[in-house]
Amino acid sequence: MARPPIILIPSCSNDIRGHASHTVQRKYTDAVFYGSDMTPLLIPAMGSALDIEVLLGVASGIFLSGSPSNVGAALYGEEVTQPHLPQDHLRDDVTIPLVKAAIARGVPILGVCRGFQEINVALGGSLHQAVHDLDDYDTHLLQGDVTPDERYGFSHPARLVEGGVLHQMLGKTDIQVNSVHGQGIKFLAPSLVAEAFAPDGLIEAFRMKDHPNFGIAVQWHPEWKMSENPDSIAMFKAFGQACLDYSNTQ
Ligand SMILES: N[C@@H](CCC(=O)NCCCC(=O)O)C(=O)O
Repeated sequence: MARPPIILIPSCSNDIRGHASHTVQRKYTDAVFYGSDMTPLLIPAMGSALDIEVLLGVASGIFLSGSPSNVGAALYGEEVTQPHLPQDHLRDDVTIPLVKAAIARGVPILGVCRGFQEINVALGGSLHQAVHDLDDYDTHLLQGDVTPDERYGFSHPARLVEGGVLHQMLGKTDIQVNSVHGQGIKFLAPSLVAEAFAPDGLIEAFRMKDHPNFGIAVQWHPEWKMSENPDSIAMFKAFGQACLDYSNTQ
């Protein structure tokens, strides 16, 4: 019997007016619901207290969202160099084991921004903690007080790797992407294959080569106004189809 069409979305841990809370921005649940035609189910940010295998037992897919918080630097063997920025160990302690277990089971995964970064870390890669402080790279984050439309508007081109999964999915090698991140990939994990690059050479997308089904992540935000961007529509649709195919094999 097929699994229910459920895509798990790990929450962030946030303080809301003094109350510890689990949060996921609506743009992510909406993109999964309307773009992938699947039911989003939020996983609480309860760290290692959660049983990952129980969660995977009901999942047809995993969506890893962006977040203002940074992935814990200790997870890739570094000290935190940006201590003024938020971290979220409760989310890390869910997502890092979840990524490895989902790949082992073949559960489709789509990652965005922080989600992209945490997949790389989960699989043994590392991050630049402040891309904008490095001479070799452009700034990938609009500083200052800007509107959401300005912050999530197109920022730079991305070149998709010829013959890659994203190239085949979108039918072209050159797209425009938004950019809302201070961190970026330093060392790509051995089991990941770059799928797109920014003009400065920063990796903008990868696929998980050990994933038997769908394992894609991007540094940009395809969920932002998804229905207005044909590339984003294609990505969420392909993810939804992969989740459906997976659920029908279970
Ligand atoms: N903190 C990391 C991850 C960046 C990220 O996910 N940005 C999105 C912010 C809010 C959202 O739209 O979910 C970094 O700075 O690289």
